[in-house]
Amino acid sequence: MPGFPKQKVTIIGSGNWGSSIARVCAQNTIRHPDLFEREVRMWVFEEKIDGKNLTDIINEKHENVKYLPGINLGENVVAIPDVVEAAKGANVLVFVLPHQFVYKVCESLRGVLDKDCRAISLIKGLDYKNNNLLIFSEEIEKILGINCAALSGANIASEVAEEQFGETTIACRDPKDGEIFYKLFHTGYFDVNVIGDWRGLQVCGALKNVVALGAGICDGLHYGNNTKSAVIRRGLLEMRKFGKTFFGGVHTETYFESCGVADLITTCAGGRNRKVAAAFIKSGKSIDEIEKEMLNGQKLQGTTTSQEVYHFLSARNMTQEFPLMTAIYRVIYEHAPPESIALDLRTRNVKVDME
Ligand SMILES: NC(=O)C1=CN([C@@H]2O[C@H](COP(=O)(O)OP(=O)(O)OC[C@H]3O[C@@H](n4cnc5c(N)ncnc54)[C@H](O)[C@@H]3O)[C@@H](O)[C@H]2O)C=CC1
Ligand SMILES: O=C(CO)COP(=O)(O)O
Repeated sequence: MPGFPKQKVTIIGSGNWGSSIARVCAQNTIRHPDLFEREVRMWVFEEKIDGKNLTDIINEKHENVKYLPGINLGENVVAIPDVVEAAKGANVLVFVLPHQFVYKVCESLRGVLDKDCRAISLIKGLDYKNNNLLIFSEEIEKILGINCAALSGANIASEVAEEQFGETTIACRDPKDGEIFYKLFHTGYFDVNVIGDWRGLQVCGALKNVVALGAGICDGLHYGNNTKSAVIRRGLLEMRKFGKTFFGGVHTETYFESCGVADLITTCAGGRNRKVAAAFIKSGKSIDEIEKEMLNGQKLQGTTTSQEVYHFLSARNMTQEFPLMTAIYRVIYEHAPPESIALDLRTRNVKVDME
């Protein structure tokens, strides 16, 4: 863009999705040399793998052997263990880390960033503070004093890394930001649509993980496809009701974007939340134990979100109005019989205003 400084991109996070999206960005900084600096910096929460720093391994092999094994990230992705060093001088920050760690990381970036820096949040979760649920892009804006857009979609990280075709949704207020983010993320296999409803997009991204736990419970019980579809449909209705009841400016159309129904379908079919919930039903162990056993350091988001949503609804005396979200929480955390997930659906339906 004429008169526009070349954008330096930093990825804040380097898990399964963080690594996969760093690869997408690294392809696009090469594709658009007029707009972006070639190098993509990636902040890595440092850990040792067989006695070696993960950052050193990534920089030597161009592969995140722990969180995205077998995938070349690109020689222009540079792993950095210090988050301040990684973010200093960046024009674009891509936040992509499990939602429970975001606040602490943002705090360490306070006062460090350039004024013209803009951010985008790929986090799927809501910020739970003082029994309130807040939108992450808005919290990042408040803490860091910069604009923050959001990206969410039906995007299983390993499939994007294998360049299988899929879609995603970006939501932002400022059309100029939308143009930059489109160029940073869109590829022939990763199809971006830009919309304005950043709240609806992030409510979908958080709540579909809870519904996916419900789909996993169905699978753990060996229920058929009809029951699982009922859970998914009721889940979608509760996602919409939750967005419209508690957050201003949420549009129904957003639920038809990749960030809505498509992400719900992909996560209920092939996501980690579904897989771990199914194993949990069969195991007799706690969900945290199963998560540790199955995910090798990757983090579930649906479990924490389920707790947060339940406590948020309880404080408002509204659990009855979200019977599926409530049943999922009780099965996972209060030893309710797993079958109650379908029983509750027979007797209680969510009331939604038709438009
Ligand atoms: N994996 C996927 O297929 C997708 C994930 N997402 C979302 O992207 C976000 C990030 O997920 P992933 O990249 O998959 O992460 P992940 O599930 O692979 O999480 C592990 C990451 O957390 C880091 N970590 C561990 N302890 C930490 C700490 N105390 N402080 C900071 N970081 C710490 C690890 O180093 C690692 O990078 C989540 O909100 C997730 O829902 C969105 C789309 C797809
Ligand atoms: O968000 C995802 C796909 O879009 C991944 O979901 P899981 O965290 O359940 O794997």
